[in-house]
This record gives sequence, structure tokens and C-alpha cells, in this order.
Amino acid sequence: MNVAIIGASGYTGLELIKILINHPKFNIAYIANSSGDINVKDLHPCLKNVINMDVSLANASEVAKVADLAFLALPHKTAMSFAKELLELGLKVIDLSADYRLELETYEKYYCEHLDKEHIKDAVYGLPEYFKEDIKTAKLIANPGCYPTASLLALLPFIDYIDTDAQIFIDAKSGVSGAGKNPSETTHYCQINDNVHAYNPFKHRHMPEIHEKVKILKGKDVSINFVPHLLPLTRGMLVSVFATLKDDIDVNEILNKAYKDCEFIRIREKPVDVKSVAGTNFCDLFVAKNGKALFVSSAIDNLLRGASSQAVVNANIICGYEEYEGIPKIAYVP
Ligand SMILES: NC(=O)C1=CN([C@@H]2O[C@H](COP(=O)(O)OP(=O)(O)OC[C@H]3O[C@@H](n4cnc5c(N)ncnc54)[C@H](OP(=O)(O)O)[C@@H]3O)[C@@H](O)[C@H]2O)C=CC1
Ligand SMILES: CC(=O)N[C@@H](CCC(=O)OP(=O)(O)O)C(=O)O
Repeated sequence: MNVAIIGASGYTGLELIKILINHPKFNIAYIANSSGDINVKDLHPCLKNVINMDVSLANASEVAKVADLAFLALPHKTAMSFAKELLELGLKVIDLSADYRLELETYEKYYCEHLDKEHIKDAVYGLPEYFKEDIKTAKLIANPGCYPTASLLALLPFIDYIDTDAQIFIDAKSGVSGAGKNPSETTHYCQINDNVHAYNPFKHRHMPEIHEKVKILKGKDVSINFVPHLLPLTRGMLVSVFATLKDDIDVNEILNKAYKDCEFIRIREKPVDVKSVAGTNFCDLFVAKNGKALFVSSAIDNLLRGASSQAVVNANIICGYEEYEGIPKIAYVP
């Protein structure tokens, strides 16, 4: 199947290229950014002698001439303007941005006015462990945010066993590539090197995403207290969930049962780390309890399971291919 990557000069766009080059079923037919007029090997020198393809100035009509499915690795708002056109032209769309992840009211509260309200109802939240059946027939995938991916995979198996009158705390830490390729004061080397800090405590826009998906899947209006931190790492995300159990239960049994048939979840007996999942689509999970106090630890690669490899898993499912086809499993260790 011929596919397009729009936003190929960014971090998640580069990861999409790297995965799709080796994919047995998908063929990269179109690559674009906001200016075009460059070869992909000059855009990403790491791709010299690997792929030789022109980068176009993104244009939906041109995409429709050569591809059946498009990956949008674009900032929010820009993504929905392309998605709208591409869907009208009959393409399937995997959107890595936040544009179709939330209910309209929540989206407009945390992001901006929605420019494609018509297609929100068609979007399926692309967390395969929980929405696989809907993904199979979707034409538009709202690929989950990186923090919600790691947080939901840790939290959801325990929702039925948690005292939902008590607070749930999520302490999350991300590598700097989570902020995209454009540097800012916060991501400047001198600011982030040898440093670590929280940002947007209880206000980050991934908090309502986690809350909304728990409500949809479990029918529970839980209190999520989410605090992200920035780490001096290029890639990687570590999420710690703290909650209160209703009863003194076997937490490992629950976790193992929840994910027993899941290709890309690994349940660890020791606390998880980001290096063991870097370069892969795995989400590694570890659980412990202290009486009724619950701790679940989750590690992903923010650029892969948090974005690009999860996007390709969703594309595999939509196309009827095996979930794992062409998906990276070997971590960048050491
Ligand atoms: N980084 C991460 O870990 C994660 C990112 N995401 C989401 O994925 C999306 C992409 O993120 P990321 O790769 O980090 O972002 P980057 O900032 O690294 O890249 C953005 C890309 O969008 C392109 N772009 C911007 N405006 C336009 C336009 N008008 N027309 C065509 N192309 C345009 C840029 O092209 P140009 O170079 O020409 O400006 C660039 O290729 C975002 O919505 C982000 O929130 C989701 C989960 C994790
Ligand atoms: C480290 C860092 O800055 N991470 C980003 C989240 C990643 C992301 O891209 O989020 P959306 O897809 O929802 O836009 C942030 O905190 O905004």
C-alpha cells in the first residue's frame, strides 16, 4: 500500500520514515513538509545512502494521486486542515497530533477552535490494546499523546480495583524530543543539561486526555492529578502512577491477565527503565503495592510507542496486516 508522510522534517516524521523504509507492506510514495524543494537525504543527513526521494511542499490533492493512507506528523491545528481535505479525497488518515483525540468541548478548552468538527465523530483513539476492534474499520485514527499512552496502559487495568474517591497521582517524565524539533528557552542545552523540573502541574493538556479515555472505557469519572517533568534525555518516557486500592489484592495477577495476549506490552519483575524500550514499540510495566497503596511504573519511547510506531501499528490494523509487521522490537541497548 502506498503511503504519505506529511511533516517529514520533524522528529516523529523522521521516525515514520525509518519504520516505513523497512516495512514489508507499506511503500513511502510521498514525503512533505512546509517548504518542499529538497531531497530527504539533505533534510535528514542520517538518511544519505538509505533513501533518495524528493520532499514536496505538502498538498492534499497531490497526496491523493499517489497514496491511499497518510500519516500526519504535524502540529495540532495544521493537522486538522490536512486531515479534513484528505478524508474528503477518500484517504485513510493517521493523525499523530491532538486534533481528533478529544471531545469537541474539551479540545476547544485546551487547544483552539476546531476547524473540522464534522470528522471528530469518525475518529478512533489509536490505543490498540483497548480500541483494536474500532481501529480495524476506522478511516481516521487519533493517535494518542505520548504521556496518555504510557499513563493509560499503566492505569486502566487497575481502575476497577482502585478507590476512585481517593486521588490518583501521575508523575511523568519525558525526554526533550517530546517537545519537537524547534528549540525553545526550556529545551536549550544549558537549561536542560544536568537539570530536571516539573512543568504545567495539574494543567497539562494530556490530563484531560487521560481523564476522558478512562471515563469512556471504564465509565468512571476519576480524579487524575498529572504532573509532567522534563529530563535531560533525547528520548524516553517514564510514568509513575500512584493510587489507593480498595482491597489488598494480587496486583501482578491483574496486570498479567489484562495484557496476556498483547504483543507490545512487557510486564517486568523489576522497576522499568527507558533504555530497555528506546527504539521500540514496547511499553514496559511494573507494579508494586504497600498494603493498599498502589504504584505502577510504565516506560515507553515517546517518539515510537508515544507517536510513530504506534501510528504504524494502527495503520497495520486498519489495513488488515499483522499488528507487529515492520514494528521495531530491538532496543538501543547499551
Ligand atoms: N515529539 C513527540 O514525542 C510526540 C509528538 N506528538 C505530536 O506529533 C506531531 C508532530 O510532532 P513532532 O514531530 O515532535 O514535531 P516537529 O516540530 O518536530 O515537526 C513538525 C513537522 O510539521 C511540519 N509542518 C509544520 N507546519 C506545516 C505546514 N503548514 N505544512 C506542512 N508541514 C508543516 C514541519 O515542517 P517544516 O520543517 O517545514 O516546518 C515538521 O516537519 C505534533 O502534533 C506533536 O504534538 C505526539 C506524541 C509524541
Ligand atoms: C517534553 C514535551 O514538551 N512534551 C510535550 C508533549 C508531547 C506532545 O507532542 O503532545 P501532543 O501530541 O498532545 O501535542 C508537551 O508537554 O507538550
